[in-house]
Amino acid sequence: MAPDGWQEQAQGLPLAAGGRLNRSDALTRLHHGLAHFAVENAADGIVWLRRDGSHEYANTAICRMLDYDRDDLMRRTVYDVCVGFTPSLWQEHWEALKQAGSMCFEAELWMADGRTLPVEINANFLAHEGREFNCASVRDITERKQAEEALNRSDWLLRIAGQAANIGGWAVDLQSGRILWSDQVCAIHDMPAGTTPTVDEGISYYAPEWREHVRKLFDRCANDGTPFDEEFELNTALGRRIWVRTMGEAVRDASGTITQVQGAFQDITEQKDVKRTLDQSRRYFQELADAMPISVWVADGNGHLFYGNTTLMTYSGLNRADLSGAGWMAAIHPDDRERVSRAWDRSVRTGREYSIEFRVHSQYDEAYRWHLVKAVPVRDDEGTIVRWYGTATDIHARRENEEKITRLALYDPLTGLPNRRLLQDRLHHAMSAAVRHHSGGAVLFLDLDNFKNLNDTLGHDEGDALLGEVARRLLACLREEDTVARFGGDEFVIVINNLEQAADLAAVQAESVGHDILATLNAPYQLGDHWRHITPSIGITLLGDPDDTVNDLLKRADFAMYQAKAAGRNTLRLFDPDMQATVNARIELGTRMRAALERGEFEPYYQAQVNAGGQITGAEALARWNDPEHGVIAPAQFIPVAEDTGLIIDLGAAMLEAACHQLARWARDVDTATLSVSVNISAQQFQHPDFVSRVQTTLRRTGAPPDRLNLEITESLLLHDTEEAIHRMMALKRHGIGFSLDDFGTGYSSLYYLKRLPLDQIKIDQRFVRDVLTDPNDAVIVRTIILLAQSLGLEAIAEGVETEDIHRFLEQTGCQAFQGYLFGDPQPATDFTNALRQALSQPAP
Ligand SMILES: Nc1nc2c(ncn2[C@@H]2O[C@@H]3COP(=O)(O)O[C@H]4[C@@H](O)[C@H](n5cnc6c(=O)[nH]c(N)nc65)O[C@@H]4COP(=O)(O)O[C@H]3[C@H]2O)c(=O)[nH]1
Repeated sequence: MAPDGWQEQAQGLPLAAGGRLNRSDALTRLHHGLAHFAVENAADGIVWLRRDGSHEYANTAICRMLDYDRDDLMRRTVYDVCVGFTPSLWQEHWEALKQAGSMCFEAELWMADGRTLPVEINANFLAHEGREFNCASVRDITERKQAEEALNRSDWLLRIAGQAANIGGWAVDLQSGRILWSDQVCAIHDMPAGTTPTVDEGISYYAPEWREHVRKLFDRCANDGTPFDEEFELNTALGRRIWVRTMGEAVRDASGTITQVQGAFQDITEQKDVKRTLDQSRRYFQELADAMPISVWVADGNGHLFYGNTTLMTYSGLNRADLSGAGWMAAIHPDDRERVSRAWDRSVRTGREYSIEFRVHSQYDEAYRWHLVKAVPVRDDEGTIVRWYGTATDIHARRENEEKITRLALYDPLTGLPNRRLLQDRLHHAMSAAVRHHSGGAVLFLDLDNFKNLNDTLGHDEGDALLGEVARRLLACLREEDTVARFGGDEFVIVINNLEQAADLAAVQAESVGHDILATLNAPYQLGDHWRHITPSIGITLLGDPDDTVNDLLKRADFAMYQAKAAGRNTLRLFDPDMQATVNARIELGTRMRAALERGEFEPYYQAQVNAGGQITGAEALARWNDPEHGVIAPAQFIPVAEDTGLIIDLGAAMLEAACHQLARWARDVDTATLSVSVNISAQQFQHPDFVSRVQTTLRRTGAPPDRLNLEITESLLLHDTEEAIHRMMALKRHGIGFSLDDFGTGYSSLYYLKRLPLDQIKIDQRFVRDVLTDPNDAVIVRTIILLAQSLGLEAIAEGVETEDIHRFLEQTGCQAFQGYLFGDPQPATDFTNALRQALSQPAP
């Protein structure tokens, strides 16, 4: 059955429209109608074109294809529709078509909106009743073109990729035994494109040592289909030695028979070089890092360790797995871990360099050693930290040295106890802690009784051993939070913390500790083969007054210690208000003395010294304070305070100056020209660095004759630095100045020193002189001293000679010089001179 509407549609068919069909023949009409219907509704576009390029007919499909309505299209020519056709070209095309009858070609047509459409045109030449037509069917080939384009593009990409990666394909037809190489494979072999070598030829390119292996791989693949993918060295046709990667697999036909072996082939020389360089630098880094004597490590941007060199791993005994997480913490001293972890987290968070010292466990000696650990961040282009490079350097020796230096600076080398400096610091802390914690505390000042005597008798080694043992016993008596320090030679200071805040309770506690110490130190000491005995005197003062200074406390404890000594030794005394009153009085006296010194209220009195013939040979200058309020004050009251406050240096200088002036005056007078003057020199004054030059300057300024100046020194002055003392004495001795050793017999002079000192005179202390007639011991001592002086070629002078009987005894014993009330009291210079003149003017009895 014919479709509906075919009759109307048949009217538009060119031939029907031409009216040349046999209208009477219905069947023919039917055929025509159907043909027209088919043409009109064909999927392809159909156009009939005349020789002049105009349209005879255009079906619906072509109108839809080009987006024209039919009338519009019919009005247009082939030049308007077909891209590239000009009238002359069209004529050429027409003639060619006429000649060929039909042609198939691709073209582009203009669409109504100006776009172009790729089409395939099937043109047929039709001549009918004297008219000629180009009947063309037009097919939209957009999709095909796009597919072709995509194919071309991927083909191109594949080629480019192949070239870039230097990779190509190959296939061996097992039948022919020839290899088909892709162009890229040919190029890799330095062979022209299209080369198809035999399998043997192909294998012959491989380096000789690889050929057998390649052959085996190929044969196995060809025989049982085992694929391969390996790297080989190969010599190209131009003799280049390169590295290639050859991959092969078997291809089977429908029956499963292997017909072909094919694969890919890649020049990997460059990768190999890069890899070799990379491997090499990795190896260099590894070797370098492992050869370094310091530990080297690397962490990621989050601070997780992932690499440690051999030094680190073997030193710490860690393994690689320990590095991740916080495993490495195990190698750090437990006391340092928190500090280390906090610092590392901070660095990772802030990106700031890491530098810290801590102790790392060494598996060699199972000990912790100090390390300086540093790390620097490495950032990417965006500034994000991607890695941390770290080092750990063993600084144990340095730390030990530092500790040693600290120990030397703050600890006493003999006993290992804190020294005076550290004590002051500890005491300061104890004072603040007591205020802060509302607690009490105490300072104990301990001095060993007669230690110097023992030290001189036993020798210094035993003395040192004794001090060491005392230190150990003291430590054993105290708690860890307390401090025992060596304050000086045989002086120790103990700071006790955390006592009751109430003073009376704290005093009881401190005294209890003091008694423990007394008992402990009283136990005999075994030194070498001998048992020795020594006792301490202890002074105690309490912490608690916020206005106290460290010095106040030490002075109070020291003062109390002297009270303990005065009370008979081997006992303790607590500093009490009466002592405070004495201390206050001494402080006040010090202040007054300072002012008095500035006002020149000190004056030397002179006490005569006579020889065996009773003639006055000189005088000792003895300081007096002419206090306008209290009258003349004797040295016993102010010399100890002057020693305590350091004023003794200025006072001594003033006395020396005055005595030298007097000496110069006497030297100018014939009656007194031969007089000498003895001046007392305190230890502090003597030890002053400028002492020698000050004496010389004083002599120069005053014009006093040096050979008439006699300096009286005490043994305490020699205890500090005997060699230096001898050196200074020698220096002054060279100027003619004489030396007298005062209070001889009361100290601990060793005969060894006595022999070496440039002395002229030994002064026999008045304590022996006083009872020389009643105390046989004193008599023996005095005799011994006189003998000793004689044997050393020194003059012995007895002081404190009050009676004729004593004078006679001394004379008979061999003493040649005397001083004492028997010959005159200390007097002001004028009185002394007047008395001397008067004595001279009187006729001899
Ligand atoms: N019982 C008794 N005593 C007698 C007799 N004859 C003299 N004296 C006293 O004995 C002391 C002798 O002086 P010293 O042993 O050097 O002892 C001196 C000396 O160590 C010290 N001193 C005095 N002036 C100075 C000075 O300018 N510088 C220093 N560093 N010390 C001084 O003060 C000490 C005491 O001096 P002074 O009170 O003047 O006491 C003097 C003197 O007055 C006597 O027959 N019987």
